[in-house]
Amino acid sequence: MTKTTPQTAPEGDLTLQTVAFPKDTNSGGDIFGGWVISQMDIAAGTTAQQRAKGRVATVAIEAMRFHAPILVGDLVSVYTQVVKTGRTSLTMHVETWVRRQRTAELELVTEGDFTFVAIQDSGVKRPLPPPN
Ligand SMILES: CC(=O)SCCNC(=O)CCNC(=O)[C@H](O)C(C)(C)COP(=O)(O)OP(=O)(O)OC[C@H]1O[C@@H](n2cnc3c(N)ncnc32)[C@H](O)[C@@H]1OP(=O)(O)O
Repeated sequence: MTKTTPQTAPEGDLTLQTVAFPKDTNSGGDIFGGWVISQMDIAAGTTAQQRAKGRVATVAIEAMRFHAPILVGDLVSVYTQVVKTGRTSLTMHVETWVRRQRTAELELVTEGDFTFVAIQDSGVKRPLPPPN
């Protein structure tokens, strides 16, 4: 989902909140990109499991954008929104916003599209159940 105007407020449901700690930094002292993607995958996976009423597996991450760095101490909030459902898969737009520790400013820092497949206990794909 490419946007043409700057976004001023989060889109989707608040799914996960955490604080960035020094242990999450890379050797340069910035929050590690893999940590952020992990938080997004956890949040999106939670929403996907609810919609799929059971186990899911991440099959693709697309349109991943890193707009601004996350700083130690920032309050990190991940928002998820189902944008597409198929026979066995669902795609979610995921946004990460931070509340800056020093200024309390709210800022969009990352976004991406995460696709999950509903799977059986054996790991084989299964059809998505009807929505509630
Ligand atoms: C490698 C890792 O450890 S990553 C960590 C977590 N993820 C995993 O372990 C998942 C590893 N992958 C798998 O186990 C398998 O690929 C599965 C179970 C997810 C999918 O099984 P497959 O039989 O390969 O599925 P298939 O290719 O038919 O696609 C299933 C659905 O995913 C969709 N899909 C597959 N690849 C993509 C992709 N790159 N982008 C978007 N959607 C995709 C398909 O369109 C299909 O959707 P639909 O049924 O709604 O039409």
